[in-house]
Amino acid sequence: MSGVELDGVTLRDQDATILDRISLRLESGRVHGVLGPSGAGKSSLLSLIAGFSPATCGTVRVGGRPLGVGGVIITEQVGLVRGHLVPDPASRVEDTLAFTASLRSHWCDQVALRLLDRFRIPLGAPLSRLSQGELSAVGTVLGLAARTPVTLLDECCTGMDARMRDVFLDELLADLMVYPRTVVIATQLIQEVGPLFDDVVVLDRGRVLLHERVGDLQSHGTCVTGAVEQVDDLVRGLPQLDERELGPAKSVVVYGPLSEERLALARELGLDLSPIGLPELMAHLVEDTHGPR
Ligand SMILES: Nc1ncnc2c1ncn2[C@@H]1O[C@H](COP(=O)(O)OP(=O)(O)OP(=O)(O)O)[C@@H](O)[C@H]1O
Repeated sequence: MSGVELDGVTLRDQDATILDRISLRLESGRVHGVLGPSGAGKSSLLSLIAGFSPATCGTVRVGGRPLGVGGVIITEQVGLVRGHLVPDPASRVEDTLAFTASLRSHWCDQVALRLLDRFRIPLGAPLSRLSQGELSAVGTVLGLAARTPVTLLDECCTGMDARMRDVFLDELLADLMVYPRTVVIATQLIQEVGPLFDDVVVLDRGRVLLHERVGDLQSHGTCVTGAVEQVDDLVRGLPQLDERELGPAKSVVVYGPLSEERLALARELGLDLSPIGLPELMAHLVEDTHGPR
């Protein structure tokens, strides 16, 4: 299995710095979520790992080997699927499958056919007649059936309805059990796709804002609710992600583990503490493009 390592990677295009000194270790065999506001650099990061955009400086390694000449053979090792698959009007679903299969040495026909069946997309359908959700579904079929050791999925659920997204999540998890690999998913659909993630990378303006295991992140978000003054006393000095006031009551979402002293103070003040769900925590982090206040 292959992990991905980026060391001091910068990507520039003329005057624009798209990715700025990124260092990341994406461990093998895990599902990594890449989040961030529009323009944060998510697609650029995935293109870079897929070898489509060479780094201006820094190194990218897959399975310990550098991308490019004398290094990783990209078509064998890394596959990138984008939600905005551009249909070739002349081709049908089966042609696209056959073409991708010819490039990918780990291709599995059974996976492709089962997924198409669950998505209710006929093999003979011309790509030009598919809806956006169906095109995205075909993209995920190609991405999962290719079984590349590093699978990159960029907004792969664009336009899919809830049933299609469930099929995708279900099939990805099932296939990872029998054929583990490193999966990197860039998405804005945190609520829908978030449950898949083992690790989360949050990007903002081409930089890594946060990179954590989901289990660690979950212990970081607490919603403190109670009387306004008492909530203010408890959260003073803590990074705050969200704040709501309703008459005499207030709720504040704080970021970071609460110390024993704060927990004791919360009990003393009769405040209610509840962990916030991962999608909610990630949504707060992503909304706040400067990270926790
Ligand atoms: N070739 C390029 N030349 C100049 N700027 C670019 C180029 N490609 C991307 N950018 C800029 O880099 C930034 C990151 O773009 P990118 O598409 O990676 O963001 P993203 O996080 O995937 O956004 P979204 O969620 O909207 O898809 C954007 O501001 C974009 O305009």
